[in-house]
Amino acid sequence: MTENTKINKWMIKNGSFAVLDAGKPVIHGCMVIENDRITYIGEETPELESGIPVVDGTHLFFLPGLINTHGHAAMSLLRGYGDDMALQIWLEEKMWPMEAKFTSNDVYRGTSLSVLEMLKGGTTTFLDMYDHMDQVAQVVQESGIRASLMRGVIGLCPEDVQRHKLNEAIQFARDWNGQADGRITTMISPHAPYTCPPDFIEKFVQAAHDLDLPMHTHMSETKAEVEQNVRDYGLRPVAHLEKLGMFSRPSLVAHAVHLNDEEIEILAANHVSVSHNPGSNLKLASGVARVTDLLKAGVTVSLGTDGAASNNNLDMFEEMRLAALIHKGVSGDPTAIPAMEALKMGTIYGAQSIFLKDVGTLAPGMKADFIALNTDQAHFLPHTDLISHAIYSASSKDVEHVWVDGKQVVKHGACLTLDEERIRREAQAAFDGLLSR
Ligand SMILES: N[C@@H](CCSC[C@H]1O[C@@H](n2cnc3c(=O)[nH]cnc32)[C@H](O)[C@@H]1O)C(=O)O
Ligand SMILES: [Zn+2]
Repeated sequence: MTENTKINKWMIKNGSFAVLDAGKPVIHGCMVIENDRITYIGEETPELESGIPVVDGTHLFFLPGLINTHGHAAMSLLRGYGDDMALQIWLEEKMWPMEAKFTSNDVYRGTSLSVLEMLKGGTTTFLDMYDHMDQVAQVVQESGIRASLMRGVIGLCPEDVQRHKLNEAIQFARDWNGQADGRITTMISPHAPYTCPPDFIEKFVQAAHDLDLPMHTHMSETKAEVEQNVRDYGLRPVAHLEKLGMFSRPSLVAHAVHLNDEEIEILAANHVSVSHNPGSNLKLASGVARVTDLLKAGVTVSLGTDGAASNNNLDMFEEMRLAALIHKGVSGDPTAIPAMEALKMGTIYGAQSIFLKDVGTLAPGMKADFIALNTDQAHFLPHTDLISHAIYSASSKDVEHVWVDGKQVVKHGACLTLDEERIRREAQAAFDGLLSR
């Protein structure tokens, strides 16, 4: 075989592309892809060898794939099971009793359902904190999606069980980092300061150092949790985690709703990123995170859906729109989180949050993780500002095509890598099984 036949090279012509440059956020032109990478993007049509396949991008708006930086994919099995409740009651009375019954097969089925929804909705990378993580990794392998995976651990259990869970988390992180052609990366993840005693969190910090991996946790989601932290440990969660050494590792915290000025400074000084989950925070009435203040302080803020049981979908377009709207509403400032900033939160800031350097933008050298919206629809006209339309008018239903790592995984709205009918059927069967056990 010659070099040429080994390279899968193709081009998109006549498309609109979100390059997110401040001067010119959208260009009309061409993109060239070689295997898993973008090699050219620009207004000029490059001279290419003859016979290179060309895809017509007319009426398509190409965006970097969306990056969901916090969630529990298998929880889609509990969608609609426990709505309209406060976090602690929802967890203790609804989620944890059902999750205790989850088998590996349930996690496989729930995760498949979520990955199907995410891919079809334009999410090309997701973070998942759960257990039975080998099943989640399996779904990532099969579906072609990219993921940052971690065995989340709740430490409200006897010491031998704690040790067992920690070992599982370490083993998973070690075995799966870099798998699925590099689409899987891993992190170390105690569930939250209110579910893991301090000395237990320190063991995770040590493991993250040993494995040279980043860390992730839930933090300061509710006011009650912050008060409990002060009562039990004499510190608010940010200072508490800093003291336990967590921020000596590259870290991402989910929610970070209840922060004071000093805590924002500590997060910024330690380069801790925040996964903002507006849909979940609204639904559980946890509060509204200080996103504009965080961004102003230089903190990287990305977006997450959280699990489908507290959202109740995995639509990252909805999260971007919510982020753009809520912070205008609560600040009284209509210039807060403009469309472009919301899109960056859903893409490039997402990549930075989970420590991926080569996804999140459309540029030469980046991984070919991108999506195409069909703009030839009533709610996208006229074509005044496509970035604005992507944030204020679009939904996941507008996603026409999706590519991850250079491979097409969604074509004309249908998933090419997963058996949609089987996944829907097995998800319902899994829930019925959980109810009957
Ligand atoms: N079952 C595991 C822990 C799984 S980590 C994921 C956990 O996060 C929980 N979870 C989901 N959403 C939220 C949230 O918004 N805040 C806190 N916990 C959540 C979820 O119910 C699940 O138990 C163990 O044995 O240690
Ligand atoms: Zn969560």
